[in-house]
Amino acid sequence: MLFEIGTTIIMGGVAGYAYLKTSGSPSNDADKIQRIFANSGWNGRNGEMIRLQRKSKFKGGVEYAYQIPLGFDRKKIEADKHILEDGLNIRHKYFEIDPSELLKIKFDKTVLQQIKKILTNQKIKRKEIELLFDGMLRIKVYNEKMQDQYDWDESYLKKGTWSVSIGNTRQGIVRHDFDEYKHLIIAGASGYGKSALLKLVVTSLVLQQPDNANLHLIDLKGGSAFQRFKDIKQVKNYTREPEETKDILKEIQEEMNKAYTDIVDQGYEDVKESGRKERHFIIIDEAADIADNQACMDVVTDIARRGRGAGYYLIYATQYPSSQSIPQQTKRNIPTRLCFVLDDATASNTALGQTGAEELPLIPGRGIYKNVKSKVVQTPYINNKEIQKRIEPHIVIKPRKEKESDNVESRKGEEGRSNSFIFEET
Ligand SMILES: Nc1ncnc2c1ncn2[C@@H]1O[C@H](COP(=O)(O)OP(=O)(O)OP(=O)(O)O)[C@@H](O)[C@H]1O
Repeated sequence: MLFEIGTTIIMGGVAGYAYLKTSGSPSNDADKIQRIFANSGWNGRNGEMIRLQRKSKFKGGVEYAYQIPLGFDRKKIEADKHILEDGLNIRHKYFEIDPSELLKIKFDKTVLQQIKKILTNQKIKRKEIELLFDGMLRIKVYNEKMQDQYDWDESYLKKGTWSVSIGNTRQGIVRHDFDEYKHLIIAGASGYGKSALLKLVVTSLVLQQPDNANLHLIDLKGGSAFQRFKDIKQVKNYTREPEETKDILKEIQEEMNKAYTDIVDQGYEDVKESGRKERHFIIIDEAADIADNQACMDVVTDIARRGRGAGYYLIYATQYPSSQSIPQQTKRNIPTRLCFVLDDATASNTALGQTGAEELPLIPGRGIYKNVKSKVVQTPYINNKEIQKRIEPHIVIKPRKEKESDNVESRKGEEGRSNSFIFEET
């Protein structure tokens, strides 16, 4: 009896799995899409509906290509993409059962417990979609969700360039080429990958351009993210003090002005044309902490405006995107953004210039990279141990500016700031 029950369940499971594997979906997604569009009022000016022109399979999913009616507002579906995605997943949580698990079942008195365990351990699959407009509306329906983590390895590097891998998509790797797109704004709620991404960018720049990268690290979150980089030779400034930030930014601004004047005086348009190899990166983690300091924000705005020509690039990260933490003029000069999940559509609009970041799944490293177009990416993840290993050869014992307050006793009688050697464990 027990044997018969077990065999029937197993065979049913295997048959179901085989069906899902071959059909890809137990229901008709094209019909569902059409109904979701009708119910959501996504139609043309005179009420015309989208018309399916082509359906084509690709590895991992199906693409539906639609003709779009006149007056169709694509921004509306882009903003409400989640409605389409949720609609395709209604009554449609189907399961991934590994047939080899079923074949491992032992037919003893624990058979039901074993089956229950397999069912509880299985992963629920959820379909994901991507929208593309190229005269037609293309809806790509993926049968499986995107990978939650991509571990960094050397293949992400592009040595000798300023092009840094910042995200994986289903189509491949997305790079931010600092020489082409210059500055970058990063926003996202706490715990979803801003600092991890900044560490990835710093490590990549050091490994790709060890002799030309000049890094100015301003870590206003208490120093946890950039601390490990402070003694590498590429780091020209490191601080975690808001008060010190103003002096550092002023110094950078003066250098930037001088570099730009030299470039222009030599008859070049910008740093790239001048053939200069050096680039400077001003990387601020938690920019909101200097948002009420007008002197700091003036320099930030100036770097965003004029740094591109001189090779001074700003990477500006904040957990609280608002008109105060990202001033309008800074935003205008930094069209490229990377945004992790945010609390609401207002924050998404401020950070990204569009909604969508509030709808991202709660997965660390999942973000929207917006350059000319927006793409959902999963940022590569490099852990601290790997970073340490990679930057170790670049650690040097270097003179570093100290603040008055650092060691009052030992510096009695000295005037102002001084240089001293700091010996740190490497
Ligand atoms: N790309 C990623 N892939 C996988 N896991 C990640 C990724 N990025 C971050 N994480 C995980 O999320 C944790 C939090 O990330 P991170 O410290 O970068 O968040 P944050 O946005 O800087 O948060 P906070 O503003 O609170 O410091 C990391 O310790 C790591 O475990």
